[in-house]
Amino acid sequence: MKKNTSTNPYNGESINSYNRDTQESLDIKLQSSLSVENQWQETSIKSRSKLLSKVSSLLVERKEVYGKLITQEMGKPIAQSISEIEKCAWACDFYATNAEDLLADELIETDASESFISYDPLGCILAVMPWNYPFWQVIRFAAPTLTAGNTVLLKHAANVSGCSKAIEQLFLDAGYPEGCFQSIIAGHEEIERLIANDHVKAVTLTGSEKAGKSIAKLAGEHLKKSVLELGGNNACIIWEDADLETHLDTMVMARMQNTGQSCIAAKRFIVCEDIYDTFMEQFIAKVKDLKSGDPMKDDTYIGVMAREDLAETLQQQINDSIAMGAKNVLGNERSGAYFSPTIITEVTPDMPIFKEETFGPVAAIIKAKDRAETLALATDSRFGLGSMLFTQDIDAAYSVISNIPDGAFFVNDMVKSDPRLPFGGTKASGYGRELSREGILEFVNKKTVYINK
Ligand SMILES: O=CCCCC(=O)O
Repeated sequence: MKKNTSTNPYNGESINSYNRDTQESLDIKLQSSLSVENQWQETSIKSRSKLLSKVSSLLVERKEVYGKLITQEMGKPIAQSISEIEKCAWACDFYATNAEDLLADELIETDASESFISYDPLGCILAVMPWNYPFWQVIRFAAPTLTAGNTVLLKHAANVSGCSKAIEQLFLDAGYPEGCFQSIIAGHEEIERLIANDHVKAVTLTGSEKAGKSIAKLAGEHLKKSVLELGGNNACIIWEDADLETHLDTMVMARMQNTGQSCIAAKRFIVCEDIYDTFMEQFIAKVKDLKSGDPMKDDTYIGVMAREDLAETLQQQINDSIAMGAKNVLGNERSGAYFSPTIITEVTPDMPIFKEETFGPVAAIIKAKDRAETLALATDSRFGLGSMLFTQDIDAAYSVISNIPDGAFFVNDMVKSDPRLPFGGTKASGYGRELSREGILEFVNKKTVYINK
């Protein structure tokens, strides 16, 4: 029997191994999802919301246990793992409180005696999820999707199979009926078969551009809806009047959170030349101060990357950029899966660390002559997840909103997700939205009802 093995990237120890699903076991899971479908759809939104509140309390109760599991499987520093679980509880609370309103019939006045939109569940939704926020990425999709009356099959990244199983158990412990939320341990072939299966109605993926294209193609072949949340290459634009004293910590966190392994991290710092030297001096000092170490220790901020090969890829992108003229001012040291916080300057648009997504603790710094050039450089990207701008000139910030072609634009803050706001990208960062009202309406049939009495 094929197995997925979870290995701690910090010390190389094997944590556990998990049997891969076979064709037979997947058929049983599909059958289980099919059997519960009607009952689940007929359960009121209020009752489904109550179950979600229970998930939230269990998350809070078990945050240390789940946090430890995340840290063991993918190397995230423990304090950040626990925050991840708290954020999951927040998203569950948000939907538990608001789902009834968000899914209520929407009356529209027309020539009919009565016309409205009703939001009906689609059925079984397949989710393909990544390892970087192993609980959050799943919960932010599953909380609204289940509460809308769908069932879920989760195919998680192989290195976080323990988290995948723990999330399945969490829903069962909260009282969800068997078959509502199931974890599958599978590879690409099984995903292909599941997308082709009539019972699976739609698919969502958070992951790489390559994986997104492959899932979108399969979903398209079978005329199934897909939502894709892919990579990002967010610009952090720093105008000459930015308040560094107030925002420098945020700028550092924007890049170094989760050891740099976040789609919405600030990857390219585009800095007006009038503030460049001051910014660099303070930014380097702050990044030097970040504490690297054992991810299980409370005061560690930079852990290890989730796998050694990811650290190698990052190093290659940096070294190729250095060979093209970029300057290494800090870090760029690797040891196994550890990559030291790194700052690279004199980065130009033709270099890998400008053009490609860098998934690790490296800040690419670009000096711009003025505000107009910062915007031109920021929008010179195939990706469109988000941009952030630091300035005290709020009128000017409003005036450039329409110049930013991304899914998010944050002024004087880092791009971050919030259950109350939509989250998603444009261009090579994918399509569709998670969270907020937009997220819960992704996997529903928006049915027009037209009644003449
Ligand atoms: O890779 C994407 C990370 C999203 C993290 C977040 O929602 O905060």
